[in-house]
Amino acid sequence: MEIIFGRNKKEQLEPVQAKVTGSVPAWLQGTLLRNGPGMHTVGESKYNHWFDGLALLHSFSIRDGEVFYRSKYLQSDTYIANIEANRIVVSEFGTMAYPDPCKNIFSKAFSYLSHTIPDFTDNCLINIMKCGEDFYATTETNYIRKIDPQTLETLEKVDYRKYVAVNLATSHPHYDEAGNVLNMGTSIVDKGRTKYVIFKIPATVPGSKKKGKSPVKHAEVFCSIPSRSLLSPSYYHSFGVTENYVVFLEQPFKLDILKMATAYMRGVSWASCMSFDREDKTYIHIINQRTRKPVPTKFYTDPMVVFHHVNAYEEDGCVLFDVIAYEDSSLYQLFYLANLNKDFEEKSRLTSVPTLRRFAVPLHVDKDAEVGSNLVKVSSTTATALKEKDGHVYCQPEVLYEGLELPRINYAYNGKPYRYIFAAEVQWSPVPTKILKYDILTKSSLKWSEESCWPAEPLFVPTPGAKDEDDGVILSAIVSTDPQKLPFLLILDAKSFTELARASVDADMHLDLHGLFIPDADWNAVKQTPTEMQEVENSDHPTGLTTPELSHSENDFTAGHGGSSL
Ligand SMILES: CC1=C(/C=C/C(C)=C/C=C/C(C)=C/C=O)C(C)(C)CCC1
Ligand SMILES: [Fe+2]
Repeated sequence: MEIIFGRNKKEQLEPVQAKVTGSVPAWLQGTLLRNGPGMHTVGESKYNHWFDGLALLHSFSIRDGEVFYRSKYLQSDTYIANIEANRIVVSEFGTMAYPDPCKNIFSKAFSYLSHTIPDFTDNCLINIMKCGEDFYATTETNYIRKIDPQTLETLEKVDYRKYVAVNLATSHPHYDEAGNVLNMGTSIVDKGRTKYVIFKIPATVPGSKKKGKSPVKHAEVFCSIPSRSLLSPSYYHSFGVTENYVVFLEQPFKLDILKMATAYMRGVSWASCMSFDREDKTYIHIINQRTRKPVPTKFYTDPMVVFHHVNAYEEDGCVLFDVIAYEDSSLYQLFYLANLNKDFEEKSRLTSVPTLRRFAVPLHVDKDAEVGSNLVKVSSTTATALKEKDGHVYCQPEVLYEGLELPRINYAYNGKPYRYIFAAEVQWSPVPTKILKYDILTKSSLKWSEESCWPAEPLFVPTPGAKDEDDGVILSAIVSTDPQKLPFLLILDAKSFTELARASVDADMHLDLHGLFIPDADWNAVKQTPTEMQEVENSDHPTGLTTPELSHSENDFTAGHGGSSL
């Protein structure tokens, strides 16, 4: 599988026109902007893990039925330092690297002194985040890189630590209807006070039209949750929000801070400082957005590993939340490039299939309820929450579907009751082979697949004026294991899951991770006068998401993993 995973991809700097077959809906005008690892070898040196690869941004610009593709390596400090040295000099998730080739123990110990609090990578390869008018490439460290979504140029490097005390932050922020960003990070430097920090980045700041007024500079701590263990905080990749709550899973997949502090000297990767404790529990924190405090009841469930939250909402006094869960952390193990080679099919078997689990957490625990009784009174789910002697509540999920990852929903339904999940189907191998539409109500599914095709995360874009939750299209960039077959952008009708069009691109496309769709109205909103903007708003997007004082660029785009009122 070298062709898909390990091989360095060539960037496509000049936009190339795709060959469109079928017909692209006339209303679909905008840019699909995505991110993922594209280069795993620099000079003679190779990264160990697929998540280490240098960020390759790519975009599909869709206008009047035509599609143009381009891609560009993120010009991060990491990328530049590696290319200049012609070898890997910055450490990534699965690869520890050294700026100078001198490996003797004294120089190692000396460098160690300045690396106790490690300066993490700015190789932002996971997702794209929108903050006000700005777009950022993101990873899970304290750095994000501003990018130009049209030209894919790399702009400023932003250090979250300047504004909020986090050393790590997720790549899956949430957005409210006004475009304000809600994200979570972990503060690990201060051992005595290891904590999870929820922070907010406003969509607009006073005088933001003036240069240099970046919304990130106005990031504020929303609340923080002390880590259960000061030296081993949980690792998490996303979190959930409902209209009034934040859902955070403190899972027994943990980072060992002491191991991290000595990793550089020991010559081991960050990944080796993470471990899954199958004897431990998964704690469910439900944070009230009004009081900014966690609901005091201790909710927990069995040990599990979750990367992606799908959605969450409130129903009949409960917070219901859906996640893709694993029995262990073997997913990260599988993405070592050594496992993604020729014998891939045999070697890369997941030890647990990613399953869609629905949890129900009762917001008010009746003091008089009997020990052992189920506190969930929601008829739509079989998930339970059992009251225990000590007042703790043990939650057991309803398993909805087995074998899916990279979930997306209609973003307008984030934090609200919803019905459809779009995802990549994955069974025992971590590689997606089908695109899936799962109907939570009927528990039925629709699928798209094609010989030798590997689909990327399927992104939902609503039809302007959409009435039904699934009125819209699914966009997925497809790469092929067949060298004769060009990669293409697939456009499916989200209702029927039939193919509307495909745009084949004669370029070296990579298998990516996450991204977003920027409707053309966004570009126009930046250029237009407020009156023109209002007209666009009225004509193009009567989704009920807009408020008169907000421009499109602040509230209407299709991002990942939801958002609600904060
Ligand atoms: C560099 C670095 C990290 C990078 C993590 C990455 C890059 C994770 C990617 C996860 C993905 C892509 C998951 C998909 O489901 C850590 C562990 C936060 C610790 C500190 C340094
Ligand atoms: Fe992710």
